[in-house]
Amino acid sequence: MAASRALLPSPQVSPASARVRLAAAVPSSLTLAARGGAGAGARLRVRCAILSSPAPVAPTESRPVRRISPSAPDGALRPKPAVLVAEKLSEAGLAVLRQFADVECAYGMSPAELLAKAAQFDALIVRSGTKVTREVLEAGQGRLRVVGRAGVGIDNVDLQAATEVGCLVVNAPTANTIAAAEHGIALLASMARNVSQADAALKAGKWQRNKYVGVSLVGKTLAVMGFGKVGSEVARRAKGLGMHVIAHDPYAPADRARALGVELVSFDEAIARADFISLHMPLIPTTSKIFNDESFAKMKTGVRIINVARGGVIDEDALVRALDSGKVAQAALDVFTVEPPPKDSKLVLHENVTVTPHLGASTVEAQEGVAIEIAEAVVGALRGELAATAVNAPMVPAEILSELAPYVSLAEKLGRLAVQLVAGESGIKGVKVVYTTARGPDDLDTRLLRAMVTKGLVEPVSSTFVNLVNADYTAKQRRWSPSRFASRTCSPSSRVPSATAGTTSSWRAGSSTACLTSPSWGPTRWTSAWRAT
Ligand SMILES: NC(=O)C1=CN([C@@H]2O[C@H](COP(=O)(O)OP(=O)(O)OC[C@H]3O[C@@H](n4cnc5c(N)ncnc54)[C@H](O)[C@@H]3O)[C@@H](O)[C@H]2O)C=CC1
Ligand SMILES: O=C(O)C(=O)COP(=O)(O)O
Repeated sequence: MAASRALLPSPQVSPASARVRLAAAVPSSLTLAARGGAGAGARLRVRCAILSSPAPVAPTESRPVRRISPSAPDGALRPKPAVLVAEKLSEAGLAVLRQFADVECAYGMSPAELLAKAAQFDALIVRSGTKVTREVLEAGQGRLRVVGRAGVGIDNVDLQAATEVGCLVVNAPTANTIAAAEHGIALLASMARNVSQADAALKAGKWQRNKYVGVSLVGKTLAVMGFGKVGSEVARRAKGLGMHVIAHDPYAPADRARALGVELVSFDEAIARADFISLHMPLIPTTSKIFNDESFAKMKTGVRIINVARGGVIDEDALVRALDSGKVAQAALDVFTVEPPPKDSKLVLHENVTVTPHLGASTVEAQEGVAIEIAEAVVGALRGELAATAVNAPMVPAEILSELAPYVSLAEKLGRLAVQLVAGESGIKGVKVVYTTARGPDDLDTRLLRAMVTKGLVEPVSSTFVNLVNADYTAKQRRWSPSRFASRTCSPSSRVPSATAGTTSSWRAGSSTACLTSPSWGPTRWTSAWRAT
């Protein structure tokens, strides 16, 4: 829809061509009117009052123009976007991509090869085996607009760098949940019954029935660490095996746990009570090596650990020590700190450890689902739509989006106008946007409009490409404190909302006022002010 097209990493527009062409002698007041699309009947007026003499603004740099939309409004033919698929993706997903883009599958590239290709593609699709580093993202800047992670974990993508360069990161968070949960259960059961060790021994000609006596699952306590999508499915299946399931997750809703008959407990309680511990949290700074000497010491002697999350949540040296001492009786690992792990890894070679080569998501069904999920997300993002699985951009509910749609381009224009009124970006010392609506504070998401104001302010006078992904970052870089972006609500019955901003003497140099009226919001007004030196 129109609103989203303007927000996401969309085809780049040259600052010069997009610049609001105002004469040096700007009228002291200007009114624009528009009729909203989605908000049928919505009326919109912009009044711009100039409080000081503006200097004309010239763009400082120009950026390459690349239009990629095959359905450009002028009907002109555009080259198709180019998508680089760096790891094996199911045919079903490739077919979705090929309908919209030129697709190159280059599996098994070296980091240097990926770096060399980054600037030749509009989108890059990876799984867990490709590191999308800052170097790659910066090399792709100006062209690479979307990174698609065909799976859940995005720890192999430098999200901060992606955000800084305005590259959207999307993932496929749901299609492999069941596969990962089933693999967790497979590892749990095969570890408890020594399946892989006994299999290897028998194939080596050894019939060792006494050596491979296992332990039962029924009645045992399983601690699920990370009660998200995979963790909940593991819990559900473990209950079916007659296990008592407890879970630790600082952010999990208690009602979800209650519904599954799972007790939510603290980290220390979970690891102290468990006979089996199954890991399902993301690898983030707070979970890195969270299973270490100290935490192993708090566990029951003889505990068994399953990891289908990320190798990095375990201090692997500490795990080897815990296995050697017998504190941990067995471990079953699908993931490793370094993948593939070194051939002489003590952990992999340990006789009490069962390993698989990161197979959690590797079922035919999951791979097909993931491929379609990521292909649709990437195509949508390339079309400029808001991605439901965006990792580094706000996800805006459809209802809010349709209400805001008519005002999105106004917000950008307001920014473009204002930057001219205050002598270009160097004249801006702060930005204040006050947005007033009858919606309640929790029901008011102004990030879209905020992003578009920032886009309008920055793009005409710099080479920076601004979109929903990097708008807040861009504002912070320019020391426009986010606290200056304020939003307020007014009573639904109020015909003339009272909130205004930028009228004090310190905010005197330039100001613009937009009055918005939306049928569902009642009168809505937002005021922006830009302070000049
Ligand atoms: N081995 C494989 O092939 C696969 C691995 N995974 C991995 O499994 C993990 C979980 O995936 P999903 O369940 O889909 O993600 P999710 O986001 O639905 O669940 C993760 C849960 O971890 C919780 N969490 C965050 N910090 C925590 C902490 N300090 N302690 C405990 N819990 C914490 C979150 O609140 C969330 O509920 C991810 O790391 C993902 O990459 C997922 C699919 C396949
Ligand atoms: O989805 C995840 O987080 C996974 O770990 C799956 O990884 P993969 O896509 O199989 O490399």
